[in-house]
Amino acid sequence: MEKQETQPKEWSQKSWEILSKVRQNSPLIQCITNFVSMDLAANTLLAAGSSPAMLHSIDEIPDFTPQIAALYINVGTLTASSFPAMKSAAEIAVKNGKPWVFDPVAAGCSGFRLRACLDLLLLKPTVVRGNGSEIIALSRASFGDTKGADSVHESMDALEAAKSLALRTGAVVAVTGAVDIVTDGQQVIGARNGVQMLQKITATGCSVTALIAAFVAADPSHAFEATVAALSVFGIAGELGMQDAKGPASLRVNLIDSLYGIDQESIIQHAKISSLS
Ligand SMILES: Nc1ncnc2c1ncn2[C@@H]1O[C@H](COP(=O)(O)OP(=O)(O)OP(=O)(O)O)[C@@H](O)[C@H]1O
Ligand SMILES: Cc1ncsc1CCO
Ligand SMILES: [Mg+2]
Repeated sequence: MEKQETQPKEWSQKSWEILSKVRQNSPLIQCITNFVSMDLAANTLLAAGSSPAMLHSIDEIPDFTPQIAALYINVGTLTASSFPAMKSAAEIAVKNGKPWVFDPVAAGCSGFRLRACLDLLLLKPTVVRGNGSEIIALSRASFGDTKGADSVHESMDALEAAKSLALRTGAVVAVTGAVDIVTDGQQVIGARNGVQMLQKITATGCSVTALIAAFVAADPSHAFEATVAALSVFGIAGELGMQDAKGPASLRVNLIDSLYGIDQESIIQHAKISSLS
């Protein structure tokens, strides 16, 4: 039987329902993330109603990872010594049936980083979220065409790369930018929420990936829908936060406040989610 597509109006309702589940269940999210994003990612998860734990020692992963609702791995400040803990956590998450979400920061910067990301992809992430350059680097398994943690590509430039990465890995793949794209290799959904100023705050990408982990934890059998919902809700929080922001620093504060206070009416009114298939 053909999979029934969620219609545009239903997407906003679904987004609200998944956020409500996050608020009700407060899923525990283990984050192994970079030093830059620790604060914003943890505060994003708390504002949305989930419970972050930035535990990254390989020594406590065997005890702790089986207790979590979802795992978030981000390679932003990757080193040879931090990599084994990421692999171990992903392996234990998979073994325990926990979803895990991957942010391949700056995947195309170096051979070392690219190989590490390709290794992690073999451990079957539930969702991969990157900017355009990161998803293109992973899909082509090549490095060089990027600018550190920032993208030199529009998200739409990475559409075919995202589809083929999704088909190759079995993950839901999300690419952020002016249009946030989500694909499983067949279906493609675009979420047009957010403001350009979000790019002027470091780690907003890392934080929206953390939020995806919380949404997937709240609705693990609908990882695709949860990914779309997290991207749209974060983008709407950015739009609301921008209304009285003076620049990136006040937007950063307002973003967290807006995410904390967002209600059903704001989501239904502002969500811009549609099929790009
Ligand atoms: N041109 C844009 N218009 C509106 N929103 C945008 C635009 N570019 C990015 N965003 C939003 O900014 C957030 C971060 O996305 P971005 O693609 O900048 O991530 P990133 O490059 O991985 O960031 P970082 O590595 O600093 O965490 C997302 O919510 C995305 O939707
Ligand atoms: C700026 C930066 N450098 C490594 S990780 C990071 C945070 C945004 O990805
Ligand atoms: Mg990033």
